[in-house]
Amino acid sequence: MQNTSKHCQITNQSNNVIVSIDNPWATASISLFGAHVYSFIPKQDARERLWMSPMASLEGDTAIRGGTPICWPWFSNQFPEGQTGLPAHGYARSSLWSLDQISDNQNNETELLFKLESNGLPGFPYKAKLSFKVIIGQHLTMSLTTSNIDNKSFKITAALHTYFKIENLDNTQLTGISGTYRDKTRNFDNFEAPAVYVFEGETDRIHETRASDVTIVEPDAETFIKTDGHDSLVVWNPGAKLVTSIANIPNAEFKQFVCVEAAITTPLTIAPGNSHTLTQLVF
Ligand SMILES: O=P(O)(O)OC[C@H]1O[C@H](O)[C@H](O)[C@@H](O)[C@@H]1O
Repeated sequence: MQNTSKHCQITNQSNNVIVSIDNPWATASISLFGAHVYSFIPKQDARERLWMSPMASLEGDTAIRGGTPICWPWFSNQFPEGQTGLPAHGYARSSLWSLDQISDNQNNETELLFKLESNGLPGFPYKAKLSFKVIIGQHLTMSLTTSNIDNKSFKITAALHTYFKIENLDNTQLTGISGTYRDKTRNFDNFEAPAVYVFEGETDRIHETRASDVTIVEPDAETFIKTDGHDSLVVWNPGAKLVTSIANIPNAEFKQFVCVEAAITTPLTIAPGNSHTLTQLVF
């Protein structure tokens, strides 16, 4: 690993390694297990942007609940045709990645490059290289590049499944999402995105849109999200009932986060030698 950054600290934690950044723009924490960004606090307003479950494990034994899980090579349970019993959201969020490079750029932002290779996995029998570039600056920028290093084409779905920290879901709105969505809580039927996007109960929506700008609007704060390389934006909150069945989210916490995910939900074909990049930027 090449580390030329003046703003980075690396600590071992059980089967995991934690990378902490403190530069002129922001502080951030990233777990090597999952290449998982789980804290981003811009110094400009000292407000944490990412929600992290107080019950999340950083030991490198199980997927981290909160921050930005990387879903790959499939999103949710969109397993390759006819297959069952595969891990939800794929393998990337529960793999130990390697950290190839850390450096400070000319704007004093910190750039990190994480890598993972697949040489054939249950449900994904292909050779692929993943690189995940994270920039900690005024913005948090996360770019997941999938490269096909096999001699046949493969298909992926994927997501940067970010949990955003909010004060109270009851006082939170989204702007920037319109058109129809598929509702997982109602048989994947199509509905029109609400003109005033508020939250009432379990929300699990696939908005098939390439819209790039979404804002989480709260009474005293706005969080800006920009997305690229996606075909969908997924909006998820378990609501009061479903949260009771999720082991690593305290029941009372469901109003403290909303997931707005940069996603590929229509299988995307990547030909040998080609690559695709999915990006989410947060500030
Ligand atoms: O519990 P997880 O496997 O982390 O998934 C959490 C959620 O991820 C996505 O947002 C899906 O659309 C949801 O259906 C799922 O419940």
